[in-house]
Amino acid sequence: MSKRSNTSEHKQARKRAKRDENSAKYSDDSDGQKNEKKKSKKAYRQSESLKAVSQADIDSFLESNKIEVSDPIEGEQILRPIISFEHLPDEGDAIYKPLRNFRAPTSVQAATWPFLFSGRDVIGIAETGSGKTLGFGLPCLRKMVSLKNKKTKPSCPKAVIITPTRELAMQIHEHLEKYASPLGIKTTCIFGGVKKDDQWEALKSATVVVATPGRLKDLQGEGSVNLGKVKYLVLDEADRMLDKGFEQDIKEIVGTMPVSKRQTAMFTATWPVAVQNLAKNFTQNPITITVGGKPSADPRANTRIKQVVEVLSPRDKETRLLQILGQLQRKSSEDRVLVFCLYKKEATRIERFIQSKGYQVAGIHGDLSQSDRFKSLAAFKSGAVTVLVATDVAARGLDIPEVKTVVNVTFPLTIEDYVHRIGRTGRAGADGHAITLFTENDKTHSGALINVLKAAGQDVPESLLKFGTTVKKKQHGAYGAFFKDVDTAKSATKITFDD
Ligand SMILES: Nc1ncnc2c1ncn2[C@@H]1O[C@H](COP(=O)(O)OP(=O)(O)OP(=O)(O)O)[C@@H](O)[C@H]1O
Repeated sequence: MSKRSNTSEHKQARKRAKRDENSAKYSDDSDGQKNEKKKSKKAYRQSESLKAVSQADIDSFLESNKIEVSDPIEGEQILRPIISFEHLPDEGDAIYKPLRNFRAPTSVQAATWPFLFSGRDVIGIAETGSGKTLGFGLPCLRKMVSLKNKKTKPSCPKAVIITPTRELAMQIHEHLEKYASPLGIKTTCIFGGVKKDDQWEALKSATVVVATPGRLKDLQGEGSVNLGKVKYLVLDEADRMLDKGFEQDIKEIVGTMPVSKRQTAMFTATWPVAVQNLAKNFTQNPITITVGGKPSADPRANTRIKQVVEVLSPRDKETRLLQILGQLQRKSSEDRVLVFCLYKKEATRIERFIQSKGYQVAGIHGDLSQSDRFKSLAAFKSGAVTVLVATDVAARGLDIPEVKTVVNVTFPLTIEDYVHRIGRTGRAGADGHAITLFTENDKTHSGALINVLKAAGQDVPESLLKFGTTVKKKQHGAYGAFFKDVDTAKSATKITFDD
């Protein structure tokens, strides 16, 4: 438990807890002001309409969405999920306007918003494509609104969202800007691989910064940004951010942010045991909210994705890939197909191969310039090309609703990456389809893959079972080999990440 659990605030919380011992766990008269953390001026008050919801309806929502809330502070009341947009605090607020495009909050939004609104640190774990961006994004902007009378000093942002890849940083920025700009809140996006000039300029007036770690650390080191005023920190794709390749950068970046006044949110679809303890170093008494059941050693795939695993010989992969693309193209020429490779050189080779067969194809991997990476993504999103060949740089977070099928040409290094890769389809309640070409070279992953398939109610082919069901212990730092500059046959040593 963190330091703050020994404070008088915590003692008071425990007293309150004793007093409330006999009251319902999911109280209908609790509000965020009772919570231990009173950081936001615009504290969370549960709306009257939410109070009016029957306990049976609340229980049924939590149960049917398999929402689990765990609070390290004993006895704290669990805030009711915001099941409908009508339950939002200060419902008429301009900040909520863009939500009108949606019918209701997703389950992760419903469960995490009350705690984030009330200033608590939150770890949110929910399947891919379940709306986690707004899960952390809306409370971020609401907090920025509450701090609006405190002017943002030049180059001193009040909120920072850190994310592993440049494309994802850009996507989150574009998403949040729709909500932020009508409110006059300036957001900017910071990532490596491009010149700094525009970033220096934008930082001067930005209240919210979405960034990849390397460039943020770089700008911080040269004094172009001061993180001493940050009140809201997000580690998106939190397990990746705490993994070895990024952990040191994150430590250095977060080390300069104030602890006592900072609220921290970590969101992800996969939460391996190896990083769970590390999260404690960056949070204070975080509430852990999982949607879809308690986090286990095995990551959970989105159950709306039909997962097909084909076991074949390595030399048959390309022929099979062509067959798959042909079948998909005949079905619908509009649907997008995302093809994953493990290594940059492999991605280049597969892209050229597909192109030589007459397909409109683009690529995303670390050997391409940033402007080429953005061009490929834009062409894929617009439909100018319908096939995108990528390394795991595109595995996390990217939200392209037209992606109907993911094909894994080579299995990723971790089972978490597999879950994220296939999660590029089946987003926001849609169905998806993932085909994995599995060869003898991937046999160390068979046990973990079988568990993921079983947990999602998918067929497990006999040919996969024959490789065995043992699950290898995960090593901290297993991610990231997709940036390695090697061919698939050799093992490499140097791992570098997006900056
Ligand atoms: N309340 C909602 N109702 C319907 N759709 C929503 C809602 N909130 C967000 N979405 C949409 O759902 C899609 C997926 O959201 P988002 O990218 O935030 O998912 P995610 O959980 O972060 O996924 P990943 O784990 O892959 O990063 C987006 O297109 C987003 O606009």
